[in-house]
Amino acid sequence: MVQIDSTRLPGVLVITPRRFGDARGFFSETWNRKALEGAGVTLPEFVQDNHSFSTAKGTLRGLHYQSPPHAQGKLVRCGRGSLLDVAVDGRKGSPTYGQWVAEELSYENGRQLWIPAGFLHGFVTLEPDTEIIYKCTDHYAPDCDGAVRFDTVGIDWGFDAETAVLSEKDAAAVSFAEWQSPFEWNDG
Ligand SMILES: Cc1cn([C@H]2C[C@H](O)[C@@H](COP(=O)(O)OP(=O)(O)O[C@H]3O[C@H](C)C(=O)[C@H](O)[C@H]3O)O2)c(=O)[nH]c1=O
Repeated sequence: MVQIDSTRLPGVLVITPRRFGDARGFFSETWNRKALEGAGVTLPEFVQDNHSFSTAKGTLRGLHYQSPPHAQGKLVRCGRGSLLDVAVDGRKGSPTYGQWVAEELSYENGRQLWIPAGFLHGFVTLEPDTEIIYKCTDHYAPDCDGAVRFDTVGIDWGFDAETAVLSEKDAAAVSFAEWQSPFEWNDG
């Protein structure tokens, strides 16, 4: 019922729920804890769902995080259109600190990306009118909200960063080199 693929970043997973197609279209269980645990994956409890819509291709939101005690793990999927979803290891002491992984999530491919707490998250839309829907393991905590400039990690976003549609917050974010990570790596 669900396919799990690892990525080059330990802990970050691609999760692809099964789609049941018929003459009407398709049905898919987009979140099923029991099915995931049957596939050997146990995720933390989710407490908040988010949904954002971006009108322009090349809209880039990120790289974002919430500091402890409200760090968020996120299970991300694309409800309409397509996007390149990116996770960056932000945990001090991690063997993969500063390393990143990017996965194309789309309405068509139905893929989801699991991004644990301690990782920065961002995405760029690959077509107009793209919707992202994601489950979070902690509630919104504006005082813990943080951002790192998207073009300071060495991520291949697949487009000219100068043309990105950004919020003022994201345009003014600190570089990864200057960032003071609030996350510690603890194995396990
Ligand atoms: C994140 C969030 C925002 N808001 C309010 C605060 C602002 O008035 C408005 C837009 O917020 P922001 O510009 O931070 O939205 P994004 O740029 O899409 O940020 C998100 O995008 C990246 C990719 C993420 O992973 C995070 O969930 C989040 O940082 O929504 C809320 O009320 N609750 C929330 O959980």
